[in-house]
Amino acid sequence: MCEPMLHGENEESGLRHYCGVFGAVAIEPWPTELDIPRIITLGLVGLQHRGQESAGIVTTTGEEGQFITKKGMGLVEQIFKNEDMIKLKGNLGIGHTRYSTMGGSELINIQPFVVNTAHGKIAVAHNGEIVNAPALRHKLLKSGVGLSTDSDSELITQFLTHPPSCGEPNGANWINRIKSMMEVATLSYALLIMYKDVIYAVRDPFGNRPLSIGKILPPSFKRMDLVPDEDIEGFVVGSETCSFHTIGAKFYRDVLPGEIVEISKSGIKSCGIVPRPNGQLPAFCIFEYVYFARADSVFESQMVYTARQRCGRQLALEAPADADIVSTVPESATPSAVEYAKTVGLPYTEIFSKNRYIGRTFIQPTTRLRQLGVAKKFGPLTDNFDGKRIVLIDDSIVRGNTMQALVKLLKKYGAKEVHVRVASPPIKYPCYMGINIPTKQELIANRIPLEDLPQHLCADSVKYLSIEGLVKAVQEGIKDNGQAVGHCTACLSGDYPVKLDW
Ligand SMILES: O=P(O)(O)OC[C@H]1O[C@H](OP(=O)(O)OP(=O)(O)O)[C@H](O)[C@@H]1O
Ligand SMILES: NC(=O)CC[C@H](N)C(=O)O
Ligand code: SF4
Ligand SMILES: [Mg+2]
Repeated sequence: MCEPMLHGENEESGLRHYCGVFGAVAIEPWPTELDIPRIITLGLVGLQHRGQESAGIVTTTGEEGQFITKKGMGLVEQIFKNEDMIKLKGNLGIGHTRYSTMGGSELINIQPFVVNTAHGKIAVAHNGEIVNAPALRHKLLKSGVGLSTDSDSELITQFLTHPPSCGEPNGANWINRIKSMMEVATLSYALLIMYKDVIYAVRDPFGNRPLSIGKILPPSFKRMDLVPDEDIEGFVVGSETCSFHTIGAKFYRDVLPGEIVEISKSGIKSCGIVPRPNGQLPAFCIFEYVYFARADSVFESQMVYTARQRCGRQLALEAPADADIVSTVPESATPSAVEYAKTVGLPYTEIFSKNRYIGRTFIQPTTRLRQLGVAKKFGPLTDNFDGKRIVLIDDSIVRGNTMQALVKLLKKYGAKEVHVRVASPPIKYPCYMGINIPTKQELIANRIPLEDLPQHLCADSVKYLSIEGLVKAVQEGIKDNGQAVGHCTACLSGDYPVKLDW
């Protein structure tokens, strides 16, 4: 007998809370004919999966002091209307779509943050979480700077208004200001900083959060790689390259860990790299590959879809199962499931139809509906699995709500056996770098011993990918270009990129 749902009241699933940043700059001549506000809006729509609480856009013509801002709660499409597109007209701009990690989900914390400095306005968009924010906040307040929110992103913004300790004999030196900020805050951020006519794109020295640059091409181009440089219409920079497709931009390169890149109407210029303390390895969030990112995004020269396929292959090698079919928990587990099936030589068969429109808003109206739990997001394709032994692949198990509900559903509708295989290791530790992982007690890996998990999930067996297997599967596809490679696995291993002494 499998156990009753322990978390029937809590229908949340998965890991939550990461943000998307997106910026665009038109190349000369200015005023541009490019529709910068629409490009940024579409870019943010492409990043909507990274944050759905609120969004904001700040644009400028590039003249001193002229920043135009529009912010709102909700989805990108609900916030930015036609009339905003007219108001936001400009030559460059940055945008943000938010899941809050520090500072509540309310109007005052919506990004980009805009502040006046002694040299004019800056606008800042941030994905990540400043791990030593409490200490930095204390330092800043003690120095007499007032803060109007609890947001760590406002904190960074205020740090940038300070001249660096080496002084500024020739006026504001933004590169030195950014470097000074990076030295006191080493984790975690992908940042876009807009000042006058440039955008600085910055990744923390560990490269924990992703950030890539693309080129805007003429709509008539036939093959991306054949567009000559002189035909490029502008540049974009964003959290994921999937946001480039929507606007006809081509991926150019990643911002490197610790790098500051200046993007202006005349091109892209690297302004240096802030090194990691003690020569440590980078710590790019491995969960971007496992679950967060869209499958069509490219990180570290490889497509997320392909990395997920390799996780599926590795899982098949580590944890094969005796069964009739292999299937997926849609949607992010699908590449792993397809490859698992291929590797073990079993047919890949779809067994669920997922209703993407059941969001949190519709959840919990009555006890009866609540008891249906996560399962009401999925419809069983019964003809495909009746009487069969199924290997069911998911990319991750967090609270176990999804898996328990789905295995029960499959058994109810005639599955003979269900063998659960997970294409990432058990999640056991909190994340301090911008991902809201449930409390230790909520994580199923801390609540139920592995040997009791099949019974708890109603399954016939349960196996996870190993940490070594995941790291191998992800790193195998990264081309050697002389750059150091390293990934954060802290929520799986407890091994944090920086010592937790704050
Ligand atoms: O153990 P739980 O807490 O239930 O969470 C785990 C599930 O949550 C995520 O899926 P999600 O439904 O968020 O979306 P997806 O379509 O991207 O897979 C993840 O892919 C797992 O399926
Ligand atoms: N998820 C994120 O990256 C959030 C960024 C920032 N910490 C905020 O709460 O606004
Ligand atoms: S702890 Fe986990 S979720 Fe957080 S950055 Fe590291 S790998 Fe990503
Ligand atoms: Mg899922």
